[in-house]
Amino acid sequence: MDEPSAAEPGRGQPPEPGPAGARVGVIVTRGLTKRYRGGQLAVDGLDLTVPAGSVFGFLGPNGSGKTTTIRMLMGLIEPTAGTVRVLGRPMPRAARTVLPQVGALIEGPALYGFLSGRDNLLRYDAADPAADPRTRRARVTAALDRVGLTAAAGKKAKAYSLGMKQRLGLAAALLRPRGLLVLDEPTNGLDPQGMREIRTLIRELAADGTTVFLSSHLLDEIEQVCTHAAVMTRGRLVTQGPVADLAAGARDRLVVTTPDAAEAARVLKEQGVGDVAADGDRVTGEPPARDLAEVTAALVAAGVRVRGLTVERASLEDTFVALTGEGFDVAR
Ligand SMILES: Nc1ncnc2c1ncn2[C@@H]1O[C@H](COP(=O)(O)OP(=O)(O)OP(=O)(O)O)[C@@H](O)[C@H]1O
Repeated sequence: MDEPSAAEPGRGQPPEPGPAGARVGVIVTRGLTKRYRGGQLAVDGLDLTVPAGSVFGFLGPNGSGKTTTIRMLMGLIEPTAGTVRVLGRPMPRAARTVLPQVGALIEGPALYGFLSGRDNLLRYDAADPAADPRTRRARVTAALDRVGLTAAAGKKAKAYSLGMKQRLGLAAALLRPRGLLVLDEPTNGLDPQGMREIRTLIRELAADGTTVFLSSHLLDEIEQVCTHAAVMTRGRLVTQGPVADLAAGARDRLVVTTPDAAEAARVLKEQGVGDVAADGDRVTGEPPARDLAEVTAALVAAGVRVRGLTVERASLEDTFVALTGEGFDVAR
């Protein structure tokens, strides 16, 4: 762990009200590029716009440049070329004013295992020179409550599950009001229960008006929690926009399950179904414009024993695989 991962300490600057530019795009990059010293082009001409109030999923296979981008957004590394604006201000130049308004959870929370959850937060808060010590306990109590850790607040952090540790990291990021939360793979390494906890929390934070930018290599996660998404491959952005629009880019499929696949394929073609393909007991094709009841009746009339007939909705996965030509881990 090489970065302070939870709340960036405030460095003496009170949070400013977001400038007007922030309302358009909370994060805006133009031509953002990073070439590492060894010559590796990790990020290549990125034009990213994260709308205010969105839960923005930043998606891509391993090594596609997500972490490098996040490090540039947070002013942790200098771009080779291009610009970054966060909350309307240029980064890394305005880091001192911007970062106190940004809660970040990058590469897992840095916690003291021998301290309780509450004491960890008290330490984080004490590291923020802008935080009033008189209201510290109240702030910590509110943050613990926000992430559902009140009951476990007195337990040592080393006894926390990974999901609880992530929630404690989020609590640290929430000790002061934030216009933006940046979360790098927030559910990485969590069990399904832990994943659910974090996703629920992200939705709640978004409902409270915080813009959330999260990286993930889990399509499923993006579909479940994000309003918007961008997809990276090999350092380049292949698409960005509302999740609903991205998923609509891929086509639905008619799927007939039957032991009589060859005969079913013949009947479907006869019924005007395009692009018919049979694989084992699954026969698929383009969904026809006509009533599916008629298609079903035609299959049955031809003696096809139909086990199932359905239209499978195209998933975000279909869209992204089509766009990137790469497979993703799809954790279910
Ligand atoms: N400090 C570095 N020096 C040189 N090359 C690096 C450095 N950090 C990352 N890279 C390379 O840059 C590319 C992008 O890496 P990056 O970590 O940004 O991808 P990522 O999408 O976050 O991947 P992951 O999902 O595995 O974290 C990779 O080829 C990686 O090997």
